[in-house]
Amino acid sequence: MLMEFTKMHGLGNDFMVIDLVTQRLELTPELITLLADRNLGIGFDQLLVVEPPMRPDVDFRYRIFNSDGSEVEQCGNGARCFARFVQARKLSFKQRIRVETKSGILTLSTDNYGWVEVDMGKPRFEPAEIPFTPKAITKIQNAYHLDVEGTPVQLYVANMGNPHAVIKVDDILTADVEKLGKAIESHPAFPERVNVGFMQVMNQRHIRLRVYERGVGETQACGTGACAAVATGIREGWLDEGEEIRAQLYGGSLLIRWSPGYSVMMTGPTAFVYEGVFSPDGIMAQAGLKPLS
Ligand SMILES: N[C@H](CCC[C@H](N)C(=O)O)C(=O)O
Repeated sequence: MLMEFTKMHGLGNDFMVIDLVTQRLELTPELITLLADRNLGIGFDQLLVVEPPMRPDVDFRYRIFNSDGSEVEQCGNGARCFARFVQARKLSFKQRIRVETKSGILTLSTDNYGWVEVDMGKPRFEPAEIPFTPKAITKIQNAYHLDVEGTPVQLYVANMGNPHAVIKVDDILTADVEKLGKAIESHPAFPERVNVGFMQVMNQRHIRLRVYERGVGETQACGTGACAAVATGIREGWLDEGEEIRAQLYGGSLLIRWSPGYSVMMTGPTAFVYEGVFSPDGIMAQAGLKPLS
């Protein structure tokens, strides 16, 4: 059995996209991690799965899996690619698409130039909403002060459907993203692990950002990470509320807008790379695993 898929990316955050509206596939953690392998499989940061709606008020169900096989609540760059994918496969002819994710409903609006605007919902900042258990961690105003493997760290927390820690740095190029990102991602204060953003505020309407993503490691770009960083910057008075903020990542820039009490709006590009087919049983067999069925 061969399955069709499409390779896409949002600012270099790369995805394998599979249509399970017109195809059938049992997705197991073993198969997902093999597909994610950049030598044994296709290779991706996240797998995006398009499924039929489970409720009458949405167009699709949108499932997201990190390259480590973990299913997650939200993926901002993936949401933009999701919209362009369902249009390209003629699964939808709408310009505004409503999708259900593990963490709620997203509205995706496409223009005629390949850019997509996503209503990412309202950010949440309370520890229980992250989830974050800051016992014995010093909190000064909205910042949490903790020691990470001998490095004092001041971090902010936000939930954009998925959990984020945001650290303000003087220069993203000298930030120890690998060491601190890895240690904080699996820090016991984050029971569901966490994405870790390193934000440099250039001015009131421009940040530079690197993100060590939960379940992946550092990626070229992170949509929910950009939203979490901008919302944190506005909440702390470093960025202008209600204005279009440029979030510059390695892979390029996203435009983020937020006012407290409202949804975070994210706009950015998408890219198709190639289309292909794969054999689930063949990939499992090459790894010495039994076929799916
Ligand atoms: N690694 C994230 C999911 C993907 C987020 C990112 N690729 C984006 O564009 O938002 C998590 O475990 O919550």
